[in-house]
Amino acid sequence: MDKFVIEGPSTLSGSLEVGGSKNTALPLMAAAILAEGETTVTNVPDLRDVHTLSKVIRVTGPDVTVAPDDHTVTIDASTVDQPVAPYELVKKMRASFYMLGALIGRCGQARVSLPGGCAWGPRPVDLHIEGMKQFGAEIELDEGYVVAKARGGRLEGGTFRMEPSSVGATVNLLLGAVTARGGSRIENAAMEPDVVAFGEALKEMGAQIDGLGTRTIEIQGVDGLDPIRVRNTPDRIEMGTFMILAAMAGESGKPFRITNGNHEHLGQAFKDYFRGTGVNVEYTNDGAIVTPPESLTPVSIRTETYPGFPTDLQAQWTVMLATADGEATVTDTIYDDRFKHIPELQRLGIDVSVNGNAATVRGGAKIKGAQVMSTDLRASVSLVMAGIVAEGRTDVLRIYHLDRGYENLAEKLRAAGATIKREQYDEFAEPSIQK
Ligand SMILES: CC(=O)N[C@H]1[C@@H](OP(=O)(O)OP(=O)(O)OC[C@H]2O[C@@H](n3ccc(=O)[nH]c3=O)[C@H](O)[C@@H]2O)O[C@H](CO)[C@@H](O)[C@@H]1O
Ligand SMILES: C=C(OP(=O)(O)O)C(=O)O
Repeated sequence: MDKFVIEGPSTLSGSLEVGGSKNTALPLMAAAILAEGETTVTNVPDLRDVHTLSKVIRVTGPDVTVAPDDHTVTIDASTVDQPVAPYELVKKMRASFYMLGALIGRCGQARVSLPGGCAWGPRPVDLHIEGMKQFGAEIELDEGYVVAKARGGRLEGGTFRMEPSSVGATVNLLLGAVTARGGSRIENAAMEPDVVAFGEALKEMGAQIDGLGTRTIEIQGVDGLDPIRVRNTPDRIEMGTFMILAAMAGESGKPFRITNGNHEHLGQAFKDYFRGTGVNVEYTNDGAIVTPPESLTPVSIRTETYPGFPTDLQAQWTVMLATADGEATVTDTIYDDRFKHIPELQRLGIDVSVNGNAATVRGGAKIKGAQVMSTDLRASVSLVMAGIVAEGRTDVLRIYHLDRGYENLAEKLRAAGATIKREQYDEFAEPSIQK
């Protein structure tokens, strides 16, 4: 297994470059299944999730070529003859459940494993299934698999209101509805930029969709979609992560550049909260210039659906609060218990406690290096960020979680001045007793 070894504290300078969005690339790859022929997605990050979804798609028949150096994925979906997504692959990544919509949309049927347990709390898929039923699918569960069949070989369409609003269910229902016989309506749909970019790509493929970026999306089904070449959007969560890191580990008064991003996808709430910390931010055509103040003002946040503060940035914000002067609270309204990183942050000396769906951080405690364990993707990056400002050595174990969402993180951070390296280790080695 791999770990990161970080020697801190480091002051970062220069710039960090944002890669392509994971959460847009995955639905774009699933969309390729709907079109007979070759679809190419560019600006795709070289991430574990991209490779996992490639494998899932290959199982169903298409040829998938991943060119990591070119950041390009090409999917030739001339043949899709195995509408099955097996447990062994789906269990690795929740987004492979997008195969449900993609396979029903293309083949009129699908057998897709339920995604199973997750790194933090329950993440149900009931809305995906209910919505698909409303659009005309007959669904039963069989040995951990969702078995779906469109009556008459093609979905009919219909109306579905989701509560709460769900990114994944919106994507899945769009994938199913674009080739339905009739019209569909998704109410309380997700407005996240990832969903909008994906929906725009479907339109380029010939889908008829209205209302992207609003709470009501209307779809008029078409007979089939055409393959396209499409450029993936920049990763807004990686951009937010780097902005937070620059604010807490950059040199006060010195501008730090974030490049290749799109600040319009950050959402207004993040921008407002971020400015509230006293950081000077200038948004540019391809990112942002962040100038940290002498000391950060602690700002409490609440996660919400877009354009609210993203839940995928709350762990990183928590670490930044540990470097601020004073107390503030991080409340997650999307997930009740996305706090697996908190005990690990406590191991580093951070003064933080959890009460229900809120974590309160009392900034200013001494942060000291230790061994800590990655538990999920954003939890992992928050530990790396804490390691950069901690005194001494921090080992962040099990970084395979991190590889799901951050490409070349150690290389990028080293270039910005962090002392971080990737090392292999043996999880089952005898403990070394330190005297
Ligand atoms: C691959 C991808 O894009 N992942 C993102 C996506 O996950 P994902 O699509 O899984 O998240 P959802 O938007 O579906 O989840 C939002 C809320 O809806 C609930 N829910 C969801 C589906 C369902 O069938 N029933 C139900 O109750 C969830 O438990 C959660 O409380 O959006 C999340 C919320 O912004 C992000 O944290 C993830 O990074
Ligand atoms: C939670 C995330 O991804 P997923 O929904 O794929 O687990 C994430 O990107 O932070």
